[in-house]
This record gives sequence, structure tokens and C-alpha cells, in this order.
Amino acid sequence: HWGYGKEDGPSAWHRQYPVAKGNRQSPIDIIPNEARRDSTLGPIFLKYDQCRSLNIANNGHSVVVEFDDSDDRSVVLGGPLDNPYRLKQFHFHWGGKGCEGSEHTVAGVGYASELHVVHWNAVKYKTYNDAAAAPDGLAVLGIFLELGDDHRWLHMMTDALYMVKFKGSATDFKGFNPKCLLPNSLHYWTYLGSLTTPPLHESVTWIVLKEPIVVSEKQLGMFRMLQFNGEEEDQRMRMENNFRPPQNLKERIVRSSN
Ligand SMILES: NS(=O)(=O)c1ccc(O)c(NC(=O)NCCCCO)c1
Ligand SMILES: [Zn+2]
Repeated sequence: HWGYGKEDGPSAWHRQYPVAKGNRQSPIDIIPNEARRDSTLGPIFLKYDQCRSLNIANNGHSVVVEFDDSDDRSVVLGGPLDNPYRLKQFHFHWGGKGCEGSEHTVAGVGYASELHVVHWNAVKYKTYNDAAAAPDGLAVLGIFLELGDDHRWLHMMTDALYMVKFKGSATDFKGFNPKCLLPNSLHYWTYLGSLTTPPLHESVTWIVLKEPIVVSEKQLGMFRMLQFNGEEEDQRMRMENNFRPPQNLKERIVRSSN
């Protein structure tokens, strides 16, 4: 199975997932001066007030909070999107102690972590899995995390991490609204890309916010109590450095909101 180690990590994924060498892979290095300011790009709107979080889980690659996506109660719309995309889950990617951990980089500089809020096109596709394999199936909001003071609300999630220490563990996680994890500004870069983990489907319209949120080293350190391995496995592997490095931009341009 794939992972983030020397033998099963990002440089090996192409063997089982040849699309890893495709033309619209993610993440990328975003170069602000080369992004095309596009006046036709409107603001994005995040309609999360009616969202219903269900559970928090360790899937062996990250920690994921899942939402009830049985109707259009919580969606992202506007910006580069032609219709509303339904909120499905959010998860994080992070580094080891003090080293980089984001997936996208900005002019070659990485952040300590990156939050991905995943939405799917339920107007055109019947299921999330169908959407995840379609070129306009997913819209993922990328939010950078930089180190500084404690984040006021992140503790609501990090307090639950001890319940999902091992791969395959999950627990109820109700009443969490990801709006509390957004920065002040919704200015963004957008480009067409892919899932950053296998199966690496080229199905994502990326919307990467320019303004990071701030979390403390202590809070980010809580993520590293998680493990890649299941409880019954004898090899204990701390969950960290679960990020794919930037991929070739190929024939793409990155657009910038105003
Ligand atoms: N990082 S991402 O581009 O935002 C992203 C968004 C949605 C996804 O579905 C995946 N990948 C995924 O689900 N892979 C299946 C195996 C994982 C659980 O076993 C990655
Ligand atoms: Zn991700």
C-alpha cells in the first residue's frame, strides 16, 4: 500500500498510479508574480451555517472530519466554480518538528501545515466517488497554517485526536463548523489539479487562500501523536511529513482573485 516513507512514498506512487506523471498534478509551487489576475474571477462564498459534522477518523494517511453530504446544506460557490460544490470532509497535511509540512508552496516557501476542505459536484455527479474521478468533480479549498499563537478554535479538534490515534479508528464529532478555521480574507489563487494522494485523480479545481491561519507549535504537535499504523501493528510510526512535494506545472496557469 502507498504511504509517505522511503519505499512507498510520493516518488514511488507512479508505479501503481501512472497518472502521478500526468499533466494536471497537485500540489504545485505557486509563484504570485506569475499568477494571472483575472477580473472575471468573482469572490467565493462558503455556505457552512447548516453544515453537520459527523465524525473524526484516522485513515492511515491523515485525520479527517466528515460531514453529512446528503443534501446541499453546506456548499462552496462562486469564484471559478460553475455551480455549488457540496462539503464532504476536511483533513490536514503537516511536517515533522519545526520543518515544512504544507503541500502547496508560495514562491518556493512552504508552511508548517495545510488544511484541505473537500467539496464535490453533486449537480453533475450522483456520488462522491464518481465526482472524485471526473475532471470537474471536486473543489478543494487549501488553507495554509503558519506557526504563532494558539488558534482559538483548533483545540476543539486537537482535543479529540487521542480518540483516533491509530489507523482505522473513528469517533463521533458533531457540531464542528469549519468556518472557524478560515482566515479573514478569502482572496485566493486557483488552478486545475488533482488529488495529492493516490489515486491522484485529476479531478480538482484548487482554490488556495492567500492568507494563512495561525496555530501554535503545541497545537500542531498534537497532530504528531497520531500514528500511520493500526493499533494491532507492532511497528509504531508517528504520523508526520504526510505531504506530497510540488509537481510540474506543465501547460497550466494559476489565476488570482482580485
Ligand atoms: N489531499 S486532497 O487532494 O485534498 C484529497 C481530497 C480528496 C480525496 O479523496 C483524497 N484522497 C483520497 O481520498 N484517497 C483515498 C485513500 C485515502 C483514505 O484511505 C485527497
Ligand atoms: Zn489533502
